[in-house]
Amino acid sequence: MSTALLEITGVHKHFGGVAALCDVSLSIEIGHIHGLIGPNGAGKTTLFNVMTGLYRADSGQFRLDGQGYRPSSVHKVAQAGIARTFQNIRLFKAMTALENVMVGRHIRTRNGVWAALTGHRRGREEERQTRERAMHLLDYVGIGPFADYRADSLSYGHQRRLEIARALATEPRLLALDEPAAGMNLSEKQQLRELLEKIRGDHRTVLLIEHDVKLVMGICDQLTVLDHGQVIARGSAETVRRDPAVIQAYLGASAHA
Ligand SMILES: Nc1ncnc2c1ncn2[C@@H]1O[C@H](COP(=O)(O)OP(=O)(O)OP(=O)(O)O)[C@@H](O)[C@H]1O
Repeated sequence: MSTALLEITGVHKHFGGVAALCDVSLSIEIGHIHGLIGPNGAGKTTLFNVMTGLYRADSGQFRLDGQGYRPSSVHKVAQAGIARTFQNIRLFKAMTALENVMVGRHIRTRNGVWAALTGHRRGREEERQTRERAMHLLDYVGIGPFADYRADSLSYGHQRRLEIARALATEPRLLALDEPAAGMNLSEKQQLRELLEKIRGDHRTVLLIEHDVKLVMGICDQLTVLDHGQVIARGSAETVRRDPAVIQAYLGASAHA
């Protein structure tokens, strides 16, 4: 029996004359941290955008937990159980950390964000639970003491954690992180690694785009390597690290540095 959470098969995506994705297939096991790596312009973000409904694929099949899904809109994908973060942080800057997470949570509540914001009676109990859960998530990612701080006043590393908390608030089956360590210093990266290990320890599944080879190789259970829109290798860090096509395409520079 397959234990794949996400299965993507034969995805193509062109931008004019550029084949950003060419027959890309990917399978992510439940409970794994799966790394998606490759040099600049390889197609990683395009694949994220296609699987999360931001771009429409030219063709391809998508299955989440054994069920076919059509990534036709960001909202539908979130409801199907995929949450993502972005390469460039996209928080509600003028809202507090807690409010940012609460907004993420409202996708899973009955009355939604408007009932909560307008103070509708039906929404009040739900609002209390949403707040409680959001607070728990801020503690979980390690920024509980900053709950009432405006998002844009947080340090860079804390903003990245806040994005993860907001994504977790949707109770995703798959958490897709686009370069979560970008711009982080060494100690922030170490803390991020510990957080990702905790998330995996709690039986969640993570798809990770990351340029930091040390982080990726150290933490991922499986990797898929893209180059020029095509999958050139897949497997464990050990397998991928030794693959001549990968060394040639991507790791060459650091391997021989
Ligand atoms: N919206 C777009 N319009 C036109 N071309 C695009 C668009 N988005 C991506 N591309 C092209 O598709 C290819 C893949 O880009 P993509 O951003 O997916 O790569 P990437 O692996 O995420 O790169 P990076 O590591 O630099 O973020 C590139 O040639 C890029 O120029």
